Amino acid sequence: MAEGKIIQGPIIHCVDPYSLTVIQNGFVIVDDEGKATNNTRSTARFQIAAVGDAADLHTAKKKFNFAREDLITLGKTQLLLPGLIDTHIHAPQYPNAGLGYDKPLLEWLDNYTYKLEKQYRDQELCKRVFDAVVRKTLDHGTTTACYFGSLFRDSTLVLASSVTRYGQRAFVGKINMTKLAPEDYIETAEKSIEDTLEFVKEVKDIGNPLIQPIITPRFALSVDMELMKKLGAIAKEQNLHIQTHISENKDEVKMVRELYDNKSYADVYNEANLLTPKTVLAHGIYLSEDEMNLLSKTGTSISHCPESNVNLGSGICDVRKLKNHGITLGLGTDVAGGASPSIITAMRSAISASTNLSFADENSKPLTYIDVFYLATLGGAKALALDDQIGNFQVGKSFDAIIVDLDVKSSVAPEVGVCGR
Ligand SMILES: Nc1nc2[nH]cnc2c(=O)[nH]1
Ligand SMILES: [Zn+2]
Repeated sequence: MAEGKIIQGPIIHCVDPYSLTVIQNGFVIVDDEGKATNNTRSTARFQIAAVGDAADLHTAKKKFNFAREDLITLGKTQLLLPGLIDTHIHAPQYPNAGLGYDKPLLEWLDNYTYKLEKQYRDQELCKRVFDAVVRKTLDHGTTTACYFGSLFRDSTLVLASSVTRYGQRAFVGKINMTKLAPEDYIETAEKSIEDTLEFVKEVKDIGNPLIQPIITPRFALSVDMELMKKLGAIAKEQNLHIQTHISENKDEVKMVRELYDNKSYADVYNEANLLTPKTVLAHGIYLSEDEMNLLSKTGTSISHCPESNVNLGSGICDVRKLKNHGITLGLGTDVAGGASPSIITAMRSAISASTNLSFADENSKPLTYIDVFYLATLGGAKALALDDQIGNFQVGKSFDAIIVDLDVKSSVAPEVGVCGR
């Protein structure tokens, strides 16, 4: 007979986009084997069997009749939230977090980023840094991350091992890059395809249902149309997710136009069949009306990375405008463009950036704490096309959750006892 667990206490999640559901004293029943609940949503263990108000717990429990069930009762200062989702983070850049913000994007890449990333031929460095990134993001409540690895296949495979070791859910991508970087940190187009195919196979062979390979052309300036088209075809054939950057910096946008017959950034990716419902693009600050409509039409998502946008002097992304065009959005730390590996910090930065926008434009309304909570949970899940599995406590999804304790000693927030809350 199946076994389960019950978590009882305050529950906060988004049942619907951009709105908050709070159950003051609630419960979640988790089916440990994922068998008793007989749903088709997910084949994973630890499925959500029931959610509700504690007053209805007795009735709900009887329905499942578990042979054994562990009861976890949250303390007075604890809250149950969905696991946080980082839709855009560069694992190899972690040692540079907080460094080198004196230069805009293209110079930052040349002066700091490529110099660091090319060191990941060293497998020892890979293991040390990737273990640290995964542990650190988990410590900050990121149960799902969408990672850029490095150019190197074996190095990026080490990242997949670290993710497996610590039990995070993740997309892991080997970067494709044939130009605009140092000679010893680019690859030929042939090698790029060969290594990508091999990498995809190797990640699948790990057999970890929490990890998926993701097609990762760095950005339109790092590759050419022919290679992008081949990558788009691989993604289509193997039904893979895609990640890259778009419209982050004005000089970058200008260079893309110059390089691709005056086409818009989004048109370039669209021509290569890279815009799909499984594609997440980081930034999207300078998108035109037509580009936003194209992203919406193709179901392409944007990862909003507010801290990075300030650190690299890129600009402020108008999240409401993207949302109003029907674009799905999640949040990204974009480490090391962003200094913090925390999605909670990204939530604060998103509010801060949108508030700054509203100072300059009285018609612009800042994002609310509900908006950013949504972006960090269900929005992120939708942006990564994982919302059939995670993002909230809907019955049938995987139980992917964090407990936030408001009275942790090392917290930056005042201790509950001190404030009498
Ligand atoms: N923020 C950021 N933007 C990019 N565009 C191309 N590569 C990068 C990168 O590593 N970080
Ligand atoms: Zn990035």
